[in-house]
Amino acid sequence: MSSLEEVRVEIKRIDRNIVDLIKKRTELAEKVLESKRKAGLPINDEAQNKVVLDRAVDNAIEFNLDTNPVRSIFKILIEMSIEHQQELSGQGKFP
Ligand SMILES: C=C(O[C@@H]1C=C(C(=O)O)C=C[C@H]1O)C(=O)O
Repeated sequence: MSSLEEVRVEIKRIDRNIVDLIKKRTELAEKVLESKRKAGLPINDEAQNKVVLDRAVDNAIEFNLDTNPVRSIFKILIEMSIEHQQELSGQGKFP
């Protein structure tokens, strides 16, 4: 195998792990939703969104990565979590 192919195999493995982690993160939203239901809290929590985004930026700095794309990725992850919670609670976008 050429070194290009080897690196692509490693990228493929990491990409699968990323999707696995996204799935796990999204599933945790189900537990969060249950707690929110009991406490009568809204699905979208702006204060917590800020905590998550600030933490993502801090982690990006620690790992010497460009903060803007990392922040954008986490905004998408938060949107996915909110949409998943809305679907579970019958407030999904689609009937
Ligand atoms: C998962 C939660 O629900 C929403 C999604 C969040 C996230 O994906 O990190 C953060 C806050 C909420 O808007 C939560 O409240 O913790």
